[in-house]
Amino acid sequence: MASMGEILKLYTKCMNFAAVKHKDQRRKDQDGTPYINHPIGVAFILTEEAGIYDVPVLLASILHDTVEDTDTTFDEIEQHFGSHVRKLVEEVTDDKALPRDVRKSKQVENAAKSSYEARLVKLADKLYNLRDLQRCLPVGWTEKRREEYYKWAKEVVDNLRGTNAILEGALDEIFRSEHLI
Ligand SMILES: Nc1nc2c(ncn2[C@@H]2O[C@H](COP(=O)(O)OP(=O)(O)O)[C@@H](OP(=O)(O)OP(=O)(O)O)[C@H]2O)c(=O)[nH]1
Ligand SMILES: [Mn+2]
Repeated sequence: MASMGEILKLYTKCMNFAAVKHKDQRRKDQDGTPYINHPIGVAFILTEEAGIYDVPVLLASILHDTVEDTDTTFDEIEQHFGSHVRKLVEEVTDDKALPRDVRKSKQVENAAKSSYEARLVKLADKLYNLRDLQRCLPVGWTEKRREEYYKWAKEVVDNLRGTNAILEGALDEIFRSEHLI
């Protein structure tokens, strides 16, 4: 069993790893918010709102966009955080080499096949991004694109249901406010 010190050490190493990897990346909002706010915010949704304290899930939530959006490799994730965390990050990583429409439909399909732990990360990721969309429209997005994102996100979430009532309840509140349910 890992001690509290060992867990805090690994968790802090993970936050530092993600911060370094995302250092030049910004969110798509007008203010150019640092990208790292997103993975940290996803982990914060899991602890603060969903009461999830599972260490591999929290590490995977912080790392969830490093391979997709930076030069990070799955081997590097495994080397620093072990094979379990690697597997979870693999489950939540889209292949950016694919065209967006293929990536988006694969995400709907893959949601249905994912593990319980990966589902938690996916639900919290969608919740963060949908709240962000309610806060402001990303630069260059039209209202129509925002609407399409909500509809697509609901298809993904519908394939993740039965995982966590708090996260699904918070997502449903957004879908209701967008008249999708
Ligand atoms: N709402 C919002 N999203 C932003 C912002 N800045 C960056 N993003 C990211 O943009 C992605 C959603 O935009 P899309 O156009 O649908 O996706 P794409 O960048 O992968 O093509 C999300 O990626 P993701 O986390 O990998 O999730 P996913 O939606 O791709 O599953 C989200 O984190 C922002 O200011 N607002
Ligand atoms: Mn994300």
